[in-house]
Amino acid sequence: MTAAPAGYRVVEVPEARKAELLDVDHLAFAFEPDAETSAQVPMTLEWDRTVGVEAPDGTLAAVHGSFRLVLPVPGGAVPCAGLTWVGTRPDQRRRGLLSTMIDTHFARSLARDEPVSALYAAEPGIYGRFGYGSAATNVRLTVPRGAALRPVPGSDALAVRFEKLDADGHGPLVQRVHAAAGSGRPGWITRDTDALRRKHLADPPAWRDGAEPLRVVTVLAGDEPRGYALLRRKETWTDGQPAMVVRMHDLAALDAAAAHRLWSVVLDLDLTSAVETPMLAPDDELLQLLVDPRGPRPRVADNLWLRVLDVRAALAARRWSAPVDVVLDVQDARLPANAGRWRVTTGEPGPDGTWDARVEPTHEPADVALDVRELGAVYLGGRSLGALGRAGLVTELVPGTLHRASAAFGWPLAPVCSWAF
Ligand SMILES: CC(=O)SCCNC(=O)CCNC(=O)[C@H](O)C(C)(C)COP(=O)(O)OP(=O)(O)OC[C@H]1O[C@@H](n2cnc3c(N)ncnc32)[C@H](O)[C@@H]1OP(=O)(O)O
Repeated sequence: MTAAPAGYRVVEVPEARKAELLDVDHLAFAFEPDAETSAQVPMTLEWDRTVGVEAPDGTLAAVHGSFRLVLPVPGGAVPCAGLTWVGTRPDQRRRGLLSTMIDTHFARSLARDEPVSALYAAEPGIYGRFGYGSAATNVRLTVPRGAALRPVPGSDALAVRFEKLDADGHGPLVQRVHAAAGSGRPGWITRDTDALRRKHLADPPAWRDGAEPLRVVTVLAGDEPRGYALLRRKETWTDGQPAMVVRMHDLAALDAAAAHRLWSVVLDLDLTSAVETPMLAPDDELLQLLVDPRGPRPRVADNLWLRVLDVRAALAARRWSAPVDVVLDVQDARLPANAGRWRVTTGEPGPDGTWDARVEPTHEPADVALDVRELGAVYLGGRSLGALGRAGLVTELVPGTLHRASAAFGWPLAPVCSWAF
């Protein structure tokens, strides 16, 4: 537990201190929204989950918030504290305020029965030291106009609408299709507050970088929406040639035919030369359908970071891809209740061919030793214990156990969260 530096104290930040909180946020993140943008973009923080550190003079020196999220995990879902808005004033850096806030965040999350915390890292070097593991990756592509896709039956029969986004009118469709499209995919967090939903569809001019307002492409079977894409184009002419790049903000499709139809339309818009995709799962349908997956120059980056706060509750909340009986020796310097040996034993397979597991503390000898950071990295099924073992980050104490444990932890769909929070 990191005590606050002498004279500093951890405080709840009520809405009455919103202006002070925004000051810290703007100084830390180097931006200052204009009045029009502030008026159009809702405040997403939940005030009973917003905490700061006061300097000795009573001003806010650092802040953070936590979203109440439901995190899809392999075969289930778990309450999750989404760490967000972390910022320390530039003149208060490197005196331990983030470390103090992390300990507060862990204690408050556990008190709310949230066995895991997730975040998007502003810089990837920050959170590993606190036991967050990089648990998912995403891919971005720049797809040339007209890139060929392998055919999908039924795609051509779907109708398409191309409209200006109307946040009130399209909001329910976007929310519904987004949630259903991610069914079964670990990490696919939905926006569950009105403020998060409205922010997703906010479109102040300052966010457009000279491009058009947001457009929405809807794919329909009859009257039923099967997919949508939010995008904008920026008028560009190079040597008299049209060369607009389509910037996709978000997309979701309910099945392969809808995904194929959406991409077919977006990859063939007049006056454009390429499409910049939003963050995609590394196994997204587009990557399976592209005839030339190399031309779009895939760029891979870390997506969700995950911290297991309560080993037993977190491991019991997910399902397993193979039967396993393994003793994990977990190190956790920050949350000692997690440290020690945990036996994970699967029971009978369910009708979907996956297993649940009993998770018990044990004094039996361990098969695999790992830090809680690596446990977070493999928790969503997107990284392999075996690969972490090869990198020297996980230790196999009994030969053969890492292979079996890797198979059990793995999952057929790669984890991803489609939006940064
Ligand atoms: C989930 C999110 O919200 S991500 C957003 C994170 N926020 C930002 O990037 C905004 C700009 N940066 C900041 O506000 C601050 O520099 C913060 C929040 C990243 C760090 O705050 P500080 O109060 O300076 O952190 P603190 O002093 O507690 O440092 C703790 C440790 O993290 C390390 N650390 C802090 N920031 C970074 C960084 N950006 N990269 C690598 N290491 C870092 C420190 O060196 C220190 O290491 P040590 O324990 O080995 O001594």
